Amino acid sequence: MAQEISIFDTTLRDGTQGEGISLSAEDKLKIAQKLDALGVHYIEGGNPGSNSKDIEFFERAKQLRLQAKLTAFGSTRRKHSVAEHDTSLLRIVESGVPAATLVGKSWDFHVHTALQTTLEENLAMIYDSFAFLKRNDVEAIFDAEHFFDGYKHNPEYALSVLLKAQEAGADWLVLCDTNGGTLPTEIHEIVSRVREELIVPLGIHTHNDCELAVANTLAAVQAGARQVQGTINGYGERCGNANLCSIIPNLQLKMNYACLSADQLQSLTTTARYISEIANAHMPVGQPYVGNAAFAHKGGIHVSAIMKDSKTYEHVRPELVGNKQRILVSELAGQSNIISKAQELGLDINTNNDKTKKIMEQIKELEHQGYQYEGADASLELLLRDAFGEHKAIFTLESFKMIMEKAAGQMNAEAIVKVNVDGETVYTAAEGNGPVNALDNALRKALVQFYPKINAIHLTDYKVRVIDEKDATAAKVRVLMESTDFESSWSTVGVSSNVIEASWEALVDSFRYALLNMSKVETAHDVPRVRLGLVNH
Ligand SMILES: CC(=O)SCCNC(=O)CCNC(=O)[C@H](O)C(C)(C)COP(=O)(O)OP(=O)(O)OC[C@H]1O[C@@H](n2cnc3c(N)ncnc32)[C@H](O)[C@@H]1OP(=O)(O)O
Ligand SMILES: CC(=O)C(=O)O
Repeated sequence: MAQEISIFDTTLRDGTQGEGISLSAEDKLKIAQKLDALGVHYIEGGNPGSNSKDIEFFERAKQLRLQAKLTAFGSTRRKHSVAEHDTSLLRIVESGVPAATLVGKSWDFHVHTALQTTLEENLAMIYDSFAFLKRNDVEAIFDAEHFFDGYKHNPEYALSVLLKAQEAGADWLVLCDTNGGTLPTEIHEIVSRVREELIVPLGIHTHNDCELAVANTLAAVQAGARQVQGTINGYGERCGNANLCSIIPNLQLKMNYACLSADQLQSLTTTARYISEIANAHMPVGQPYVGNAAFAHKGGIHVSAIMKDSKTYEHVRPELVGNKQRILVSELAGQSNIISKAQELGLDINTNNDKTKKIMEQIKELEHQGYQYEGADASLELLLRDAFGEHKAIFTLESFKMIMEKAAGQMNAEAIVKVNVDGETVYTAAEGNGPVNALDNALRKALVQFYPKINAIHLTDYKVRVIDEKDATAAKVRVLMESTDFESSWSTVGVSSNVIEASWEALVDSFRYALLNMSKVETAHDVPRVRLGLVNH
């Protein structure tokens, strides 16, 4: 029977102490529900003694009926006061939560310097505060701040702090590596020693200042800690907290501890991505387990082996954490990358045939010119479909013209586009707040009469990258565009020494890709040979 580990999520409290992370009460409610579905055991919702947003969150969270224990955070009572009158403690009890975490000092240096009080008064603050929580029937978790630094400088005092919380009735004693400077070997040794002296179960809370938060958490669990505190995607103060998205699969898949059910573990990737969206914090593609590139294979040698057995380059099956394998096609590709991608698209391909080699050479040549297909899946698909004769000539460009004007202090752009749709020439013109927007509007206007659904498509990201900086303003640029129709999103690429032409290429690929799955609507039977789109001014 696997040993159970209690997962304590503090994304909504310590996570929001990370730079750039700010969540409304509404955001917090959404995230709490997602964490609950993931199956974490505790959700630390915030600090009701700190701000009214967190008070509102705890009030509204009462309607959520969470399976997880909702936990409020605060600190031990202020020095020389009484717990019954301490605002932070009163707010916690008023919030109606079943569990609370109190941070308290365990490093003598902090007692003297930050609290500016005596070691005895700090022990009294801890005792009074935990006794108060227990009198109010609240499960009480002690976050022993700076425990490892404290233990290294004054082990007797650091231990006496834990014993005091235990004496007052604390249910968990959580050892914190608050400054994130401790090494895994030290964590293991200190947790092992301290565990011998206590009855109450231990937890671990680490920060990532030495990029060791995950390793330190695992070391603490191996030494006997039974609660793990951390955040989704590692958000948190300074360099962040321990990342639960790495800790949970490491504990469960590699160390045989029980954290979540197998089904819940499969929702880890969507949970991580959902929370990054709400927090408006970009997720690194290479984030272990849940990142977009965590199981992406690019090198030809890797892909060739992966196709024989994915264990050759994957440490676990991506499906176990809800992620998936991806094959990237780039200048580093061998035939295996192309074959695998073509098979994924349902294209008929045979190993080692001349066509595969030709496509590979074509891609390498295009990448040499500055195109980049690993970040432009839709352009790559069009390229492969064209090469396999699955070309769908939906429209062709005859010409486009751009007019840029600065008048009355304002920049205006107008695009005139001439395209051919199934033998019909269509002219349109449209304005935009910039040249790309004007081109987008004009092309869309030319196509919408044949493909009305095209209006649902919009651009979500647009990036320009200079390819050969040494040529300064004459340099080639690569434009990467991301588009969506609300159900899916796709990326396209264009390259030119003219930024408008590069944008046009990426824009055309985006529309061509969207139109692959749209059927053409026949308009009036007396369609003229040349249509004039409406011109907006
Ligand atoms: C390791 C951690 O992550 S702990 C959590 C840190 N998170 C936060 O601080 C976010 C929420 N904090 C807040 O909203 C505010 O800091 C509050 C409401 C808690 C306090 O605000 P203020 O009363 O204005 O105090 P301020 O933030 O300036 O200073 C902190 C005070 O708490 C005291 N304090 C710090 N830790 C503790 C503790 N464990 N127990 C009791 N008092 C403490 C400090 O000594 C200081 O008191 P002082 O003003 O008498 O010197
Ligand atoms: C409690 C806490 O967040 C810390 O010590 O880092």
